[in-house]
Amino acid sequence: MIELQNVSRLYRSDEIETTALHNINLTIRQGEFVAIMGPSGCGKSTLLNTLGTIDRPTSGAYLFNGVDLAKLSEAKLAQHRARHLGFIFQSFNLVDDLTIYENIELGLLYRQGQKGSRRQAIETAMDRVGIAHRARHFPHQLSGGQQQRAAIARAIVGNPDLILADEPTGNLDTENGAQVMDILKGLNASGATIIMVTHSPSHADQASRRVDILDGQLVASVAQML
Ligand SMILES: Nc1ncnc2c1ncn2[C@@H]1O[C@H](COP(=O)(O)OP(=O)(O)OP(=O)(O)O)[C@@H](O)[C@H]1O
Repeated sequence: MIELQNVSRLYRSDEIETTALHNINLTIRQGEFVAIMGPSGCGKSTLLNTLGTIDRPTSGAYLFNGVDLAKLSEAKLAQHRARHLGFIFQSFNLVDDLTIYENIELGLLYRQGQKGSRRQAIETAMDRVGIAHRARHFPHQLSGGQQQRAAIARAIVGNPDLILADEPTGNLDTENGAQVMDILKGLNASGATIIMVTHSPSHADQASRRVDILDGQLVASVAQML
């Protein structure tokens, strides 16, 4: 599904040049659940943003189902994201003055579809994460765990085949973190490929593969027995 070939990402400011990613080679097959680990500042978010086409490699190729995304225009990348990707963030990133239902609807913004089928998709996504009873609430009326589950519903409402999660359990207590992991494993079992950055060894252990990054370089990629 995904192939990164010698991907590097440099950040240049006036006098400083930072190599956030250095010659990353990584292949991810459809249906994998990959955990990315590494110390703060090693390049994990840059790697996830590159996989999400929010960031572009400075050099190297990013093949997605055989297409080199590094060569696509912004408009084509927006289409690619709408069709294939779902994003989950550490800080949920819900819009404060929209209801939970409306927040989840944002996940369908760039997708076609009749009103009835959109409502159906939103209700299915809410049921999947157990948040349907909070549809008319606003984010601040929900607990952190509920907010993250709503954010997951927004990420999956368009049925993405790749879910990118940046420390999805980072702001949650143990119980809510475990719930989020169970939802992610369920989504993976129904076919979604998942790539998750995490600082939690116990959450990384639940993935089918663990990738370690150090100073912008991929230092290990290990399949895990589940
Ligand atoms: N926009 C930017 N401009 C300049 N340097 C940047 C930028 N974004 C990231 N960097 C640098 O690139 C390196 C990798 O950053 P990145 O955010 O990917 O690390 P990370 O592993 O996700 O860290 P953390 O675990 O703390 O979130 C860091 O040295 C960071 O300072």
